[in-house]
Amino acid sequence: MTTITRIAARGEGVAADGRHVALAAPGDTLADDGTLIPGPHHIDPPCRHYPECGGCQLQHLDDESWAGFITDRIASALDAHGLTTIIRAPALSPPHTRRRATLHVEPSGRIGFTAERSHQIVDLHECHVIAPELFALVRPLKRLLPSFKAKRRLDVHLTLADQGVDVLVKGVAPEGLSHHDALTAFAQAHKVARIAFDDGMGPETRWEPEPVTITLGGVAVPLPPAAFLQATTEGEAALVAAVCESVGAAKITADLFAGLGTFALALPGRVYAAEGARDAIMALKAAAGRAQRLVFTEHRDLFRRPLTTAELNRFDAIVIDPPRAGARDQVTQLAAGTVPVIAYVSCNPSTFAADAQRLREGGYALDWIQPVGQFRWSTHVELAARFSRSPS
Ligand SMILES: C[S@@+](CC[C@H](N)C(=O)[O-])C[C@H]1O[C@@H](n2cnc3c(N)ncnc32)[C@H](O)[C@@H]1O
Repeated sequence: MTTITRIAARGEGVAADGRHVALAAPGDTLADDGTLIPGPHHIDPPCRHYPECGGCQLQHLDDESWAGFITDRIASALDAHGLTTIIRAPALSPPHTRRRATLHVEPSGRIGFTAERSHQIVDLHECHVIAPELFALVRPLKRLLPSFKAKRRLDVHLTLADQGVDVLVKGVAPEGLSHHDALTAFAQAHKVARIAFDDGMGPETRWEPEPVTITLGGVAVPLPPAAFLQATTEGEAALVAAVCESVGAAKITADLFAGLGTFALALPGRVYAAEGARDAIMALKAAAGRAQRLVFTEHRDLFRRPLTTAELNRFDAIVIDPPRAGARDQVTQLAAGTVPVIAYVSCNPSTFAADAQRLREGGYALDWIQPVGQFRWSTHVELAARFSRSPS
């Protein structure tokens, strides 16, 4: 008999004797005959598609264990680089709040996420993570999309914008009057904010009765189809609060990997925002200009052309929110500089920890980490961290 003590990075339970056990929660007991006896943190998964659907890996955990998993994941990534810090209580997004999702649709009409560790699609009859507005389109899309006679699987990106749901279908383009009529009827009946198709040549909008926006920091920003957005408004609020707390009263801040301006539009003082996606940075520029915010934008590839140490040293604070790969070259420039405060937002504890080590070697202290669980019941972990250095 052995007890499950923690959850591994991919979601299996780990027993005290080191065995990995699928679908086990901390506190469960593994009997000698292999039977798993549920403990106090093991709950009945709310969704009928669990564990087949690949959207969730941890629905059998209560929130206390899920939060423990998030904290452990960050602590062990730091430990691999010899780092420790204060890890605050994770900010967990509630069920039914995910505002963007990518579903797959087969020519047969089967629609959903791919199954865990397979390419099969689980036909979605319920979902406890995505916002109800997104789920409401699943059955209608199942009826509409097969009528376009695509020969292969389609990807459908759904985003909850200010005006309603923004839909981008990749892999087909409707042709002719009957497709057009079906599309218009679908969009009107379900009050869709926009529907665009991308058959390999970039998104082409077919329905957008009024310009689609997403409000960030009180500013309505034009939303390019399938642009990056934090996954839930609760997750966004937790990250924005941690970033604003980190930078304090900075008079001039650089927001690197700025996207549509989630942080740039929430920060005090003047902001320089750099981003590699042209449509996103143009949207931020237009919105900030209209709202008369002091945000100066630059379209810049920060992997090829990171800000140099001399450029960085002009700022009171830096916000950096790179993709999963981290930002090795940009962080190397930062580590050699004198900026007093860095707010680092990450969606990958492993690359974050490697970058944190570079900053520590450059003389920065890692003050604290705010974990954020905005991909409920998944093994995906996000965080915001504060680094500071004393004036030399
Ligand atoms: C995790 S998102 C963060 C966006 C934004 N900070 C937010 O919270 O909405 C990472 C951003 O990095 C951008 N990005 C990816 N590679 C880049 C590169 N090489 N140079 C500059 N930006 C890049 C992406 O387009 C995306 O907007």
